[in-house]
Amino acid sequence: MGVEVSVEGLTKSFGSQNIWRDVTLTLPEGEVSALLGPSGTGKSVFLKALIGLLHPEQGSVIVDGTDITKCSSKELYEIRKLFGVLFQDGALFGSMSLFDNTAFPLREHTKKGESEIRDIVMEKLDLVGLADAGDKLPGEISGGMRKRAGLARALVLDPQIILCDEPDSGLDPVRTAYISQLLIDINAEIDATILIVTHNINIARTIPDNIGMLFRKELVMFGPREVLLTSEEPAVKQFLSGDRFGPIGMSEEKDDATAAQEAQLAEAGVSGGGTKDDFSEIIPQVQPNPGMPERKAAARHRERVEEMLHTLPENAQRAIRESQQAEDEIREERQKVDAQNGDGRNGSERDGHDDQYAGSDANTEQFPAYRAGNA
Ligand SMILES: Nc1ncnc2c1ncn2[C@@H]1O[C@H](COP(=O)(O)OP(=O)(O)OP(=O)(O)O)[C@@H](O)[C@H]1O
Repeated sequence: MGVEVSVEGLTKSFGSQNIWRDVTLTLPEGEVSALLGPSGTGKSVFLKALIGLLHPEQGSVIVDGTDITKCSSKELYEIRKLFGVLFQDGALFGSMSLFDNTAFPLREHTKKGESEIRDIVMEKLDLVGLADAGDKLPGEISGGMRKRAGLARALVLDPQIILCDEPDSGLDPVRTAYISQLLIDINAEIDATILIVTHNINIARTIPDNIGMLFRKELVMFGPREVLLTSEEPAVKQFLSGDRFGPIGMSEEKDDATAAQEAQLAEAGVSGGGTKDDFSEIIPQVQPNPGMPERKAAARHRERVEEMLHTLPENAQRAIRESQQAEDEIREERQKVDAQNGDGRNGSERDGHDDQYAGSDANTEQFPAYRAGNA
């Protein structure tokens, strides 16, 4: 079961360089959230502040009732066990096999014996489709496999909060879709609170319940995904469409003269390179694979959103209604597939982990890339 992470008035600087200030947001328990923002806006710094690796000058980060910015190092050590972190490059030890990399947190943080460690490690490697690759070294496998190994390691202590720093970096679009699906399935299985830092617009559009964006040293917004995706905020629109024209520049903010020149170019029909996608057309959120339990957080998210709905902009309200309807339809279809497959374990009937990516022959056919361990 995930825990809520509540950030209040958080400010972080390195020397005289302020990274962000007065960041306030709550990662609701068990929900999946994404944090977007141009390069260098301090997204990775934010993740590190959440686990107490960096120390903000002001504000609080409350995890499971403890303010980790002020607690003792002993308390922090305990709180950190609630977290599983997937670092950008998987952060694997190059000289250790995937098995030993995955076992590392268990050997470091628990008194479990080697046979129990073996069971847990194999279960997690199996979950990410790497059961056959335990003896490989990180240098011998693909980037996608390293990501999944990093995820297996992030999962071994049964985290209640999972932080993922750019889970898509270095992956092709198909492997990105697999790892995104895996995160949703894991969320369905263990109800962990998840925060994904990403530049990937497809992930932002289809995976999280909530999205936030850091820009100009501040959190521009944080809330139900439809709010950001339908936002009229110029920086948000520019970021989503990946356009040169707009307030986000190559390094710092644009000056007025450059902005005026761009406006002229745009007026004359010159492209800023961005997609013309209509992001207010909400794509339904990715659902757990057939045979997986329902995401418990989905119902809680919906309840929360209902309560705040009247406070949201009208186009966000409309988008929320539409995506709720679409998701209900998809859920019904999914249940039909489960029924056809004779899988009576859907929803609350099931608990605990399962070998969704590796178990039966049917699953083997359904997730061939994972079985082959070649993604
Ligand atoms: N330990 C540190 N000491 C000094 N400056 C740091 C440190 N860590 C990060 N920074 C600075 O903080 C800023 C934000 O870095 P961060 O990596 O969090 O950005 P980001 O939004 O994650 O970027 P990207 O999307 O490119 O990964 C950068 O200017 C970086 O140089």
